[in-house]
Amino acid sequence: MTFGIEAAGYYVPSLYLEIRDLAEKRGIDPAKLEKGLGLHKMGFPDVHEDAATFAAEALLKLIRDHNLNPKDIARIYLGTESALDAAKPTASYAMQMIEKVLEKEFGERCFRNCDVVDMTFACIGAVDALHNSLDFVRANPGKKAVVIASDYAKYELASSGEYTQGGGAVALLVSSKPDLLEIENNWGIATEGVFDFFKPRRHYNKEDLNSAPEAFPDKIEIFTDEPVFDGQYSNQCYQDRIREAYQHYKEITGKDKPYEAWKYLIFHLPYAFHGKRVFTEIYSLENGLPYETPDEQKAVAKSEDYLKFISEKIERSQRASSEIGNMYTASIFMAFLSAIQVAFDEGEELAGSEIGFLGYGSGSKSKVFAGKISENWKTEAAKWNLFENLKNRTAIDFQTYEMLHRKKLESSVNNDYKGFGLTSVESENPVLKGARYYHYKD
Ligand SMILES: CC(=O)CC(=O)SCCNC(=O)CCNC(=O)[C@H](O)C(C)(C)COP(=O)(O)OP(=O)(O)OC[C@H]1O[C@@H](n2cnc3c(N)ncnc32)[C@H](O)[C@@H]1OP(=O)(O)O
Repeated sequence: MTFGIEAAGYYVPSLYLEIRDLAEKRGIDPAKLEKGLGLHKMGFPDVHEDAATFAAEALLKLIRDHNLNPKDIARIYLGTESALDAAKPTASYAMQMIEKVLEKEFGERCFRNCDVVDMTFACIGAVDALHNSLDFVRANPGKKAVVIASDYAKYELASSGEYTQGGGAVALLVSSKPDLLEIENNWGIATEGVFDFFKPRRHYNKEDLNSAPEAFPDKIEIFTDEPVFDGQYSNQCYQDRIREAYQHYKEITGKDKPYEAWKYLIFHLPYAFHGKRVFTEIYSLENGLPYETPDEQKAVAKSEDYLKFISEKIERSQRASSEIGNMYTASIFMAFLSAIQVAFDEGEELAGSEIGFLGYGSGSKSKVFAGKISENWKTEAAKWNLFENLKNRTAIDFQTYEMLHRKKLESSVNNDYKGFGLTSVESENPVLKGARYYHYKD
């Protein structure tokens, strides 16, 4: 019996900012962002959008595109690091939204017996949800699970993370009928507790608030969704973890140079060119190339062999990221959809091809695993229209972007939007304070 991904749906926010506009306003050479990091557009949520609406959109698309009966979904595990609440999972918000929309067809509370939860480990939380859900379907081969990766990657204005912002969601149907990707059960894993990128909770009692500036004299804000991070150190942690997890994968599979058998290498992409920039170390180790000094590292990155390797095995997976930006937990899955969509659009045959995945989550952990593209993959890819849909977003100017970022816009940019939207956050009723209310517009 085989297990893996049966189907996939996705959602990207309806707005975007041209990266050139950001570069100009921040005094950054646009060539650095475009040619150095591979950034072109930055996906940005409208006023009514958040990680819960992204998740609900991706799940509804998955259900509609595949005529799924929601009662056949035994669990929904959602990976996110943009949770809207510290107790009530974002998955339960998405589930509530979908139940309302499907009420006419499937009756009240169609997810009544569904196991719903969030999983958090920075950007690798959805890989964890996938790993866990694969174990679940292996133990219960007749059941189906859904994994959703949903995030809004927001950084402080004018920080080095600002130009990597993005967001969106990918939903995967996991089952014993892997029409898209059959996943093998070998997981190379590496973990180390570090502070490369994190979102410390900043909750104060009322009395403490008065003394907060003294106790925390620096820039610590209350209720922020922006991370504390050290960019170059996070790059190093990423590189170290994927090297260790790849080594572990080799040990448990006994495979020599596994990357050579992979048609595509799919990375967690905090920005489009990250995977190809950091893989030089593993590539050098595997091929006995010197990699000690910065000159040696540059020589590998610029070598003809490595450039050919990138264009054959990595480039296709970068294309969606260049148009969207970081999607945190969803980035690795969007990179996968990107590579498959390009192959589909260009008429390539992928059935039977092996794909390698290198996930990373700050804090930190990496998982390396592999899968095989299924015979039916084209039927799946034909439903996505990924690059067409990316063309249908609305461009915003820099001023609107800053207003949205600072949460100063009163109403949505796309006020006549269709789909899920946040309508209000409870502020009056003391036993519901902070509850978020959503609706669906046909
Ligand atoms: C957050 C997560 O999602 C989890 C993770 O993956 S952690 C690892 C990633 N970390 C992050 O994303 C944290 C937030 N981001 C950041 O802090 C920063 O954006 C970053 C650290 C990722 C990048 O830092 P940076 O200082 O902007 O870029 P830098 O590392 O110097 O690279 C710039 C590249 O542009 C190139 N470049 C610069 N100017 C250029 C120009 N005019 N023309 C062409 N290329 C240019 C540089 O040569 C360099 O490329 P190479 O090293 O490949 O040659």
